[in-house]
Amino acid sequence: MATQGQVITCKAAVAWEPNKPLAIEDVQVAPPQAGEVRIQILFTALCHTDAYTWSGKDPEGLFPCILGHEAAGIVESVGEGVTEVHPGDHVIPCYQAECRECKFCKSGKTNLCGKVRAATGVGVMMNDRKSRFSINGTPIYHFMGTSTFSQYTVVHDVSVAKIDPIAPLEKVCLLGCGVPTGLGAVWNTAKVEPGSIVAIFGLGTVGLAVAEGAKSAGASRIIGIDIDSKKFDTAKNFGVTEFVNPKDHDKPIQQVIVDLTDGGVDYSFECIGNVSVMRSALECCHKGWGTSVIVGVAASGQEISTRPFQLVTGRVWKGTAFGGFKSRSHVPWLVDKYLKKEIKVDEYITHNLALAQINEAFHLMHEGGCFRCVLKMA
Ligand SMILES: NC(=O)C1=CN([C@@H]2O[C@H](COP(=O)(O)OP(=O)(O)OC[C@H]3O[C@@H](n4cnc5c(N)ncnc54)[C@H](O)[C@@H]3O)[C@@H](O)[C@H]2O)C=CC1
Ligand SMILES: N[C@@H](CCC(=O)N[C@@H](CSC=O)C(=O)NCC(=O)O)C(=O)O
Ligand SMILES: [Zn+2]
Ligand SMILES: [Zn+2]
Repeated sequence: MATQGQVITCKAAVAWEPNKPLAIEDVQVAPPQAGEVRIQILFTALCHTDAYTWSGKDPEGLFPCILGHEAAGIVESVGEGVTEVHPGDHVIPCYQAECRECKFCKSGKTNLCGKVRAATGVGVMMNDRKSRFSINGTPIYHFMGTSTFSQYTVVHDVSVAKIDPIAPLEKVCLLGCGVPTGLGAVWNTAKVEPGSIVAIFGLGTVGLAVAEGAKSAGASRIIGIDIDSKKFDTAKNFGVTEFVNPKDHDKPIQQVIVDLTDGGVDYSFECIGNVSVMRSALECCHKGWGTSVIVGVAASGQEISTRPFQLVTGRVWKGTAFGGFKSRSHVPWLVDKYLKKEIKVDEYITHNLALAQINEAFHLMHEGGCFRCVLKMA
């Protein structure tokens, strides 16, 4: 292949500083080293976590960087020792790695992987603790080990899921983050049982995927809570059966939900990233067994609180990363489920734009009518 072993110059959206518009730049992407994979990204979606890091509120946010972590593409070349993917393979980069060898992977208790996390948290590759991105010699940090707002990216081999090549990449790119997170929060983290009453705080893509997961798990009532009532129409199509807008009530929202459900819900999910809502989500759970799952990502310096009595009396507080899915094993499985029409994906995509329109895409994301916006990279 002509580009193998060569530096590739391509377009990427660079975040030079927090909140400053992303700049489309010519970026040099170095060849993959041992254990690395260079991917041509064909489609990427935007997730609110990209906006969070761009805002400067992420303690791991480093600038300049290339954001993006919900994408799909084709392997361009692989470094020494890479055996599980080959040039031409269709893949989804995974911000949560799965090495199958580390203490975390072998524990059987978590989907978190420890192999490359220390490097991805500081924007570099594990081999030489350096970035593969540069602009005229200035290094540009990686982000979440994925950096998909670039036409080419380099990732660790433990962070690549090989998928069925018949899957449409412009759709299944969503299986890199938001949709699996919501489905997995229900199926893997909470393990919702048939007949359960579920409350979902925040009806963005993640909250809608929680609703879809809860419906398929046989929940009897799925209560959607959002301050934007326009979300309710779409949410019905994902399984939400009742809607509550906290702005329509004088009482604390947890009291509203407790009153509606004869003492509280069996499971609640916080899909916003607001620590005060996290407290409400815990406290609307039923005494004795109600479980609340934190999905939303809250800014640096934010902390959760509640009366310990809430836990003493049997409520359980949990969190989930990537819905508890083991990335390399489960992403291909999710793609197959999509191909069999067992899970929705297309329905979350409200906008399609080009890489050059990425700043417009971020503006859209903050408007109520946008769930996922997919960018075509070339
Ligand atoms: N734990 C994980 O692995 C992952 C976490 N996330 C996080 O999940 C969160 C949700 O992501 P998206 O669905 O993409 O976001 P989104 O912004 O599309 O959805 C959030 C929803 O919450 C609503 N909302 C805001 N404040 C509210 C309040 N006080 N009460 C009720 N509703 C309120 C908004 O109107 C919106 O509909 C983000 O914090 C994101 O960073 C995303 C992916 C993976
Ligand atoms: N750097 C952030 C971490 C935010 C965070 O919790 N990220 C989620 C994924 S959010 C995807 O859109 C996650 O998987 N966390 C586990 C991990 O290993 O990072 C911060 O410090 O706030
Ligand atoms: Zn995400
Ligand atoms: Zn591991």
